[in-house]
Amino acid sequence: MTLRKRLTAPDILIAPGVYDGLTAALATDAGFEALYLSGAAVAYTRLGRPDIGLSTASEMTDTMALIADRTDLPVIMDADTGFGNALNARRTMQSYERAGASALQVEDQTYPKKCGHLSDKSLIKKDEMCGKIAAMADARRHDTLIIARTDAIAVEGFDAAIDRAGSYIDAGADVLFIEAPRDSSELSKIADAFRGRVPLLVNMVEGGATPISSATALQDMGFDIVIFPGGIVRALAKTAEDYYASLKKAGSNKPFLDRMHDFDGLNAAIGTPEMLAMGKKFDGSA
Ligand SMILES: C[C@](O)(C(=O)O)[C@H](CC(=O)O)C(=O)O
Repeated sequence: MTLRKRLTAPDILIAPGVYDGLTAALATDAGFEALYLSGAAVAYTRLGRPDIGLSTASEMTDTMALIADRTDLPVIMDADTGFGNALNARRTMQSYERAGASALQVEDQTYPKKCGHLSDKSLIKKDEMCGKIAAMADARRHDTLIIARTDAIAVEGFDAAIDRAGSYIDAGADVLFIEAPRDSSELSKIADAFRGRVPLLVNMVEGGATPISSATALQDMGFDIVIFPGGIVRALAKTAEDYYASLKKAGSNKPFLDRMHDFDGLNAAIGTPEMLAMGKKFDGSA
């Protein structure tokens, strides 16, 4: 089922953040219907750096291609600002589509951008953003959704964010993402302003500007997609810190064994038996 079709269903689509083949495989096996390839998660894991526009479009497309080899689920892909002007955004649509994305999220921050939950963001003009959206729509060759994100709440205020979002629909956005609403009243106002016009995406960042709500509560408010972009990295980073500290202290992996997969456990999680069986099927030995 295409992502566009799935968004006509009444229940909210939950898209967990992924950033490589392993996280894509594990999220797929957990039963999700779509994945979110988070630019923040790629910056955190591949660069060990913040989400401030350091990672490149090529790093993102490389990552997308690896993920597409590992899962058949539709992937919503973070295109940041489109990596430049409208022509760059156009090219980003072409390369992300080729890599296997089902939706591109593009935002109206200046370049380089920042995580939506950091302070001191700045925006491009509304018309420039509309041009980027139109350029991306012009470049697409498949039914790839354009998710227009505005970071205006923290910069120009709530009303300006609603105004920008309306213009982004007129420019051709398929889905709206109003970043970092600050309370449940702002969440409800967003849903009320756009319900029935285009699907709405909401972002749950642990410790970010938006209060954490359950997917069901967000669905009841009127949201259609919820992403949990960086949660997996926060979970793994905490585990990794604990693991390294334990290994350093004990000089042994024994104290941590009950908190990790053993050899067979990891192989089961990544499908080693199935891959080896497949190899036998094709190596002429069967
Ligand atoms: C959605 C987001 O753009 C991302 O890169 O995943 C980030 C998430 C994060 O920084 O945790 C965002 O700007 O909200």
